[in-house]
Amino acid sequence: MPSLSEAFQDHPVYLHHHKHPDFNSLQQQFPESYAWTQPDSDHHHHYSDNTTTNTVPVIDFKDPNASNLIGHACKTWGVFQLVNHGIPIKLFTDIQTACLALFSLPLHQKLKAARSPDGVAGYGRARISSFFPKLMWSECFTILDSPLHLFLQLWPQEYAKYCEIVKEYEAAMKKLAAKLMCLVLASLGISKEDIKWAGPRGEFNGACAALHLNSYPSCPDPDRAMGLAAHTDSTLLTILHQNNVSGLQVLKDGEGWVALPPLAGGLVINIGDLLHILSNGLYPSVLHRVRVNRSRQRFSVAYLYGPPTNVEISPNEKLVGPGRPSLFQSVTWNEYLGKKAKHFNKALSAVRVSSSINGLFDVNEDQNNDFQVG
Ligand SMILES: O=C(O)CCC(=O)C(=O)O
Ligand SMILES: [Fe+2]
Repeated sequence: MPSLSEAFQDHPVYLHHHKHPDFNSLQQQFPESYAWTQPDSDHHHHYSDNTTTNTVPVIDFKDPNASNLIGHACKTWGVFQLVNHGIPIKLFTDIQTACLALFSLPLHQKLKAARSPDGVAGYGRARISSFFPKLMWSECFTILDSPLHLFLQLWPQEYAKYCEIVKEYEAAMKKLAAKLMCLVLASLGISKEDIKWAGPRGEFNGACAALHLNSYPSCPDPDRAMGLAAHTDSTLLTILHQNNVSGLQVLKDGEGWVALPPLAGGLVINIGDLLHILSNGLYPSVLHRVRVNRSRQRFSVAYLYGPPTNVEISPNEKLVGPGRPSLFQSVTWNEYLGKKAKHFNKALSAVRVSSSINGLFDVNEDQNNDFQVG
């Protein structure tokens, strides 16, 4: 089975050849290459945050009814915030300390751990950058497998401490993700016995995952900038921790962009493309983006969780039957990463069963890859 790192490498995306920005030196002037709208354009209107009072559900993991609540949130939003999940706060402060230490390093130091042109792990711009003509106001550090060789470059003295934090964080996320999988599947009427790789106790041991450490520096012209452009995750699910600075938004049908403000000790859980497929389209993989602000740096840590890279993912047979055709072809994560690299936000449509396209609405179908700010 290819490792996740090899799977990504098999399906490269090519970044524009801009030299990596030093955001410290961009605090005084705002380059046009980062401007997603014209000054005072009409787009500003669409671009501003939605004033909706509808908010993303907050779910208590200890609630006896958690599986139903999760099911409802997944169906209507594709995203929810989780509290009372049992992860010690110290793990969040530690990983946020690591983010601060990493992104505060001088650029020349960070570049020692720069992503190689065909690689995924390390420091650089978000991988999705290649699909957009404008640059994003963010920096990203991707961790696959062990960060040891990269952290040795960043912190020749202190690498061990940061490796340990990442290891603990990943272990905690892996456990939580397995529990979430069981609840999410249960909400669909699927048991762990229905998923071959779940293992006898639903520990999902073969799961693959990546960690994104994201930094969104303060920005002199936040209304025209974009921290991270609209995308869905190619995962089963993603578990995100954000520091206490807002910026994350999700697209809600009929509502527009809805902010997901940080909740102390809370985690954002969102459905990814593979769970959308597995649920036969019942649970939307939510489109999300990140806005920036003038005065405060935002950090987030995204745990991108998926199946073994060679396991076929297809609509579960319990969700397919008379009057409910299977909407998607079977696809491995490895193959899906190839579709994503080629079609980006239309990748889900690319794996739809062709006879199901007519007359059925795909949540991502109207999201084109073009530059769009709305
Ligand atoms: O920074 C965030 O809140 C979102 C990050 C994200 O969407 C990602 O890493 O895929
Ligand atoms: Fe994401």
